[in-house]
Amino acid sequence: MYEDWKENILPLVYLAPQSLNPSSFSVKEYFAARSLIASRSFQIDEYHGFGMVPLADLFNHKTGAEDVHFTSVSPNQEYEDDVDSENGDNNELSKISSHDKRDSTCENSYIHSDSESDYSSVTGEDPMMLQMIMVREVKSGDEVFNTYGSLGNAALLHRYGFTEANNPFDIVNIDLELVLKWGCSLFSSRYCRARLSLWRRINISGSVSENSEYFEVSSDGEPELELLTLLYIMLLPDDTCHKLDISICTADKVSANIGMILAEKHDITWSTSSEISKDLLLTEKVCRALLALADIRESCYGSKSIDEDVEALERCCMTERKLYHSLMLRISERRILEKFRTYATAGAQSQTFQDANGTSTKKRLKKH
Ligand SMILES: C[S@@+](CC[C@H](N)C(=O)[O-])C[C@H]1O[C@@H](n2cnc3c(N)ncnc32)[C@H](O)[C@@H]1O
Repeated sequence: MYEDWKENILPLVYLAPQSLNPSSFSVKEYFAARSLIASRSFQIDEYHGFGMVPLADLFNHKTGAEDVHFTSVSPNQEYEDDVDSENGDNNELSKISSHDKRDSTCENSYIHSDSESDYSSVTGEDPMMLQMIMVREVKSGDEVFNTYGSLGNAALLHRYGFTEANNPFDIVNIDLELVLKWGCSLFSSRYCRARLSLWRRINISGSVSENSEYFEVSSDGEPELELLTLLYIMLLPDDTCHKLDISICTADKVSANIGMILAEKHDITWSTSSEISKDLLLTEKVCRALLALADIRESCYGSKSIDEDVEALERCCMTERKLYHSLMLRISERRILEKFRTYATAGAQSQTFQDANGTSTKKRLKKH
């Protein structure tokens, strides 16, 4: 952003120092203007990129309880496409293009309802239009809300500058770097790198990008499967790890390999249509690793306890917006970390119980 300012704004101020007051065009002013626009602009489509959409940016956000809903419609279309997506972000109006059931390659812009608009006149395709539909009764004088998507507090704060109490889409991220910090407290960094590389080659769900740098913990404290797999691999004995390494080199379906190791260990049947269940990965050692990770993640908040944060939030008045929302984010993340600890403790206790009773877990690999 600083580079953008230097490249695009600074030369303007040099060119016309008499008419442009430099203090109104400082980096600080530029950042403020950019965040105002970024929190109100919409991605229209690939052709037009981002743009302001008159009236569509009128509404404040409410999670899961919108009063007004945005829908895309073509004048010649009998059905309507929802602009939002289940896990998405309402700022992506381009979703209407990819949702177009007639032609998935169509990239009309309904914002330009004028048939002479640049793009549709070039392509000859129907312009699309945005409809804002009231989906709830709103009493006269009450605020009308839209939803910007299923966003956690960190995303809401980062993109729009506010948070919501009790946000069900809240998550906590655990950076890969923190996992490696934990790993290096027990093993050599060479060992950690080798295990990490093995984990990257397994890529259980197929959905984790090679460059994924963090893991999500959902609002109920449950970690992503990929984090459990990484910890499981980090903690595998050398001989099992070697076996896994060799089988990856030879197998067709890479994700089958850890499943086969789990199946062998737990005396259960593995088939190619099976899915790895989180329960199988929750060994006592993995659960202890989760608890250690919770401590490392918690230390990112400094020396103040969560109770002190809650007290500070109670004392904080709404005029101190930045303080209020940053405290809200800290508290909601720390509450998720508490649930994450409960999840790990329950997993460890269930393992201890099974070991004490000499029972096999007999947990099934899930069918697709
Ligand atoms: C698209 S605008 C919504 C209309 C807005 N009130 C405005 O100032 O233009 C988005 C901005 O409104 C504010 N906003 C939206 N929903 C909010 C909410 N639930 N709580 C607090 N601020 C909110 C945030 O500052 C956000 O960046």
